[in-house]
Amino acid sequence: MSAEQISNTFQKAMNISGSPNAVSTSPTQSYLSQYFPGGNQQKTSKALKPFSTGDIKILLLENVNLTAINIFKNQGYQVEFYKSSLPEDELIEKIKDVHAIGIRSKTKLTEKILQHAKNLVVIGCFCIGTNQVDLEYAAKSGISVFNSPFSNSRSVAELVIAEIITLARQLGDRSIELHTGTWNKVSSKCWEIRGKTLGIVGYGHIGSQLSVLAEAMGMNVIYYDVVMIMALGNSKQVDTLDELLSKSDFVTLHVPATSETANLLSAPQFAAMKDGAYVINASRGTVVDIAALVQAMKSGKIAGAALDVYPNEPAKNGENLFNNDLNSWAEELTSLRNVILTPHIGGSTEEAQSSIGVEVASSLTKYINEGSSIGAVNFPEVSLRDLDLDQENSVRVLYIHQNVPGVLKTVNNILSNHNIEKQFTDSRGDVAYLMADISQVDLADIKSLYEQLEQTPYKIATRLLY
Ligand SMILES: NC(=O)c1ccc[n+]([C@@H]2O[C@H](COP(=O)([O-])OP(=O)(O)OC[C@H]3O[C@@H](n4cnc5c(N)ncnc54)[C@H](O)[C@@H]3O)[C@@H](O)[C@H]2O)c1
Ligand SMILES: O=C(O)[C@H](O)COP(=O)(O)O
Repeated sequence: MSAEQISNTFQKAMNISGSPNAVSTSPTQSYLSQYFPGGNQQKTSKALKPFSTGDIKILLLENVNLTAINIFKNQGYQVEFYKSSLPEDELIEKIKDVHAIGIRSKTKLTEKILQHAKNLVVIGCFCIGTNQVDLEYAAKSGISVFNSPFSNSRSVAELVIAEIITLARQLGDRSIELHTGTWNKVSSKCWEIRGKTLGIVGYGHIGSQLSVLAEAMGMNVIYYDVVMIMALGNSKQVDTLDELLSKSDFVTLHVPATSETANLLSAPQFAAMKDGAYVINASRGTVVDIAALVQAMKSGKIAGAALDVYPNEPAKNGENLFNNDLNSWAEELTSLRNVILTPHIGGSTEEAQSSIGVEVASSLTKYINEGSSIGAVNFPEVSLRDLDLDQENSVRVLYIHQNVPGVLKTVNNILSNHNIEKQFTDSRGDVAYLMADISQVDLADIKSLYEQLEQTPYKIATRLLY
C-alpha cells in the first residue's frame, strides 16, 4: 500500500467516524487500521488498541540519514531522532514505548534490552552488519530485523583501494611528518601496487567489488571464502586461508563478525604471511587480534596496516577510542609507523547513507503497513499482493507463531468463518509467519477475531490490518 493510499484511506475513515482509530465505523466502509497490541509475546494482555500510522512511534539513533526520516514522516509516523547511540539505561527507557527502532553498527540490541521492548515489531539496521542485534531472541519475540545488504559496499571497496596505495607509499607517515614541517623524501620500501597480489578474505558484496577495482589497477587478486564463489575478472579462489596468506602482498578482510571469524588473523596467521606484507581490516573489530598485529609490526614482519574497525568502539563522536581498558594495545599501536587508523568510516559516504536510508526505511514501512517481511534477516520472508481495500470488509491477518505442528489447523479453523482470499506461510528455524487476506469480516467482529488468534497456543504475535 502506498503512503498516498494509506493517507487517503485514513482520511476516509476520519470523515466517516471522526477518528482514524475508531473501530466501529460503518461495516460497509473498509479502511486501514491495525490491531497491534505489541509484538512481543512475552508481555501478556496489553490493552488492545487499534491505531493509525500517526500512532506509530519510531526511534532513530546514530544519525540515520534524512532520507529515512522523510519517508517515515511522510507516512505520518512519530519520529524521535538522535545523532548518537544511547547509553544502555536510556535505551531501555526509550525502547519500551516504540514500535520500530532504527540503528547503525554501535547500538547493541541484546536480549536484556529487547525484553523491555513491549511494543516493538521491527528493527532496522541502517547498515550492512546485524551482529549488534540478538537476531534469534528478536525472532522468537516476533520482532523482524531488516538491514541494507549492499548499499555501502562500493564505499568500503573504494576506501580499501585508497588504503592499499596509502600503505604502499607510506602516505600517512609523509603527511604527518610534513604537518610538522619535516621534509622526508624517500623511495625506500615505497612500492607501486601494479603487479602486486591482493588477498581478499571473504568474497561477498564488498570483497568481490574490491576485486574488480584492484584488477583495474593492475593487481593480481586471489581470495579465500568458506563457500565456492564465482571469480570475477581474472581473480582466483584459493583453498585455504594459509595459501592466501603465504601468497599475498596485501591481505584485506571482508567477513562478518561470527565465532569463526573472531581473531581470524592472530599471531600464527601473521607468521604465515609474506615478509613485509600489509594488513587491512574494514570488516569488524573482532576479526583481527590487534595485540598480535602490533607484535608482528614491531618485528618488521608486517610493513603496514589500515584499521577502520575496533573491538570496542566509542558510542559517539568526540569520545576517545583509547579510554577503554580493553584497548590495551592502543599506545603501542599509535606509536608504530605506517598505520592508518580511521573511525569506522568505511560506509560513511553521502551516497551510501542516503541509499541505505531509503532502502531500510522502505522495508520498515512495508512491514509496518503491509506485514511484508521480504528481506528480513532473522524472519520467515512472507508477502502477499496489496490488501484489496476496495473489497468490502477485508482484513489482513498477520500471525507469528512457534514453528510446531498443528498451529495452522487451529488458525484456519478460526479464519474459516470468513472467506480466505489469499494465504501464505513460511517458517525459519523456530518461528513461522502466516499472512492471510480474508474477506466478509464484519468490522464489529474484528476485536473478537483478534482475541481468538491471540488465545491460540504457540502464538507469538498477532496484527490485523484493515
Ligand atoms: N567498515 C565499514 O564501515 C563496513 C561497511 C560495510 C560492511 N562492513 C562489514 O564488512 C563485512 C563484509 O561485508 P559484505 O557486505 O561483503 O558481507 P557479505 O555477507 O556480502 O560477504 C561476506 C563473505 O564472507 C564469507 N565468510 C564468512 N565467514 C568466513 C570465514 N570464516 N572465512 C572466509 N570467508 C568467510 C561469506 O561466505 C561471504 O562470502 C561485514 O562484517 C560488514 O559488517 C564494514
Ligand atoms: O555494517 C556496516 O554497514 C558498517 O559497519 C557501517 O556501519 P555504520 O553505519 O555504523 O557506519
